[in-house]
Amino acid sequence: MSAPASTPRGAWSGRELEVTLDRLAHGGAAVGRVDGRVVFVRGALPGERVRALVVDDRKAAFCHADVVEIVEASPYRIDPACPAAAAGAGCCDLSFVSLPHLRDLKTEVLTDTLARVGRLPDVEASVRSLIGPDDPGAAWRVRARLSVDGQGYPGFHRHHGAQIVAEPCIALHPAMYATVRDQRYQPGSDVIVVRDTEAQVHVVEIPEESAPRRGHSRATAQRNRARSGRKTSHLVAGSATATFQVGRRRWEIPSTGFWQAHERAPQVYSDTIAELVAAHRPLSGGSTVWDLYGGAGVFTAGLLDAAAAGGVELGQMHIVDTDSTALDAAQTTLDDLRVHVHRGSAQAVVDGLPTPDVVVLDPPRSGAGREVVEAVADADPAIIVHIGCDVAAFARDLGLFADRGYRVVELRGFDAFPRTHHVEAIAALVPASG
Ligand SMILES: C[S@@+](CC[C@H](N)C(=O)[O-])C[C@H]1O[C@@H](n2cnc3c(N)ncnc32)[C@H](O)[C@@H]1O
Repeated sequence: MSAPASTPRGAWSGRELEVTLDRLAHGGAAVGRVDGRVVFVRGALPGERVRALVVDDRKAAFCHADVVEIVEASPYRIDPACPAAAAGAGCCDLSFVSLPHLRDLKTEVLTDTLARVGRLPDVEASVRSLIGPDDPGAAWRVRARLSVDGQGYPGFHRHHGAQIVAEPCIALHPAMYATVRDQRYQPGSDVIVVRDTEAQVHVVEIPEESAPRRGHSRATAQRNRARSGRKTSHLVAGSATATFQVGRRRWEIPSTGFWQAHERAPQVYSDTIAELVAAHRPLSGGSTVWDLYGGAGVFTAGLLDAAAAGGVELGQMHIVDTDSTALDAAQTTLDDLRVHVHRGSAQAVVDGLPTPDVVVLDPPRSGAGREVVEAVADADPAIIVHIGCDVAAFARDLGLFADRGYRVVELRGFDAFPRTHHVEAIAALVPASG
């Protein structure tokens, strides 16, 4: 198909293009060009030639398309490993790629995004498994939020669609499905399923909220709520709290509360943070630590225990989070007079904290943003450890830190969401002048 680069928006909608893909983009689509125009193709891999249907053509410079036929397949293409994704669910969007190759592609995406978004072309990064060479890329998820279809079965949403796919997702442990499938749920509700360190499965049903879900009108949402007669979340199986162990410590977390999705993530991230600090600005007696977006304080515990193991007595540790239930769990588990918890947004709280030596930040997907980055840099810590689960927001934050005089000394990427396009990354930054 041929069209000039000045093709009006929408002109390619519904058309089939034949395109060769040359790289993976942040977000999981492969990128190619047709007549000078960028095409993002979902379901394709770099090196492949495919026929693809244009599904979104609202921008002048690029359009989005879905694969309809593989003309020349990549040697790294495999049969989709995830039954739900094979049936169209948006869960494991890259389950048709061999796991080691997908990690290489994620390394390229991370490096490229650091250069383009963060203006950090010289930072080296590689994405590694959280488990090791035998990582099966299966049953890694300890926590998932499913949606309930019209027949009362839970599943994942079709990619960009309202329809729910009830096939099992490879990321969930079979015991999670066995428990969650034991019940029928109210159509339109969501179901949270958690498998904790003691292999207990907890299931909580959350009725459709006043804001209707994708594909439902406000009237449908109201009808579903009225039919169920339930307006608040309720426990379906297990208990209201889940038990998680990291190192020698245990946490009691509300079954609907935040916990890292990958079973190995809390331990690996906690160890990584302690290792990065030890390698680049070792802790000394009396050091003050900020753990921003700290949740239940897993990273504070890791630093506290690593310091104690090295015979170092830390000073004050400040955990900041908006979630009071997570902070309650932090206080119960840490039970140490040097640990202070602060409920509120990082933006609002940091100005009132004592000067830090170490700052750890683990913001949600949207990243920390300029205001928090500037407040942290102004506090002049010897080392900052920044954790991000969205490479674009993460790269933007690192770029903002660079503008304020901090340079990345080490960066590690983790395949914390195997068979998806998602990546987790942890960077250590120190003052450029030092
Ligand atoms: C990615 S989680 C990290 C939690 C914790 N570090 C862990 O690993 O368990 C992000 C955390 O940020 C909290 N949060 C979201 N927005 C926030 C804000 N503006 N200020 C402080 N905390 C916030 C959430 O409640 C959540 O606990």
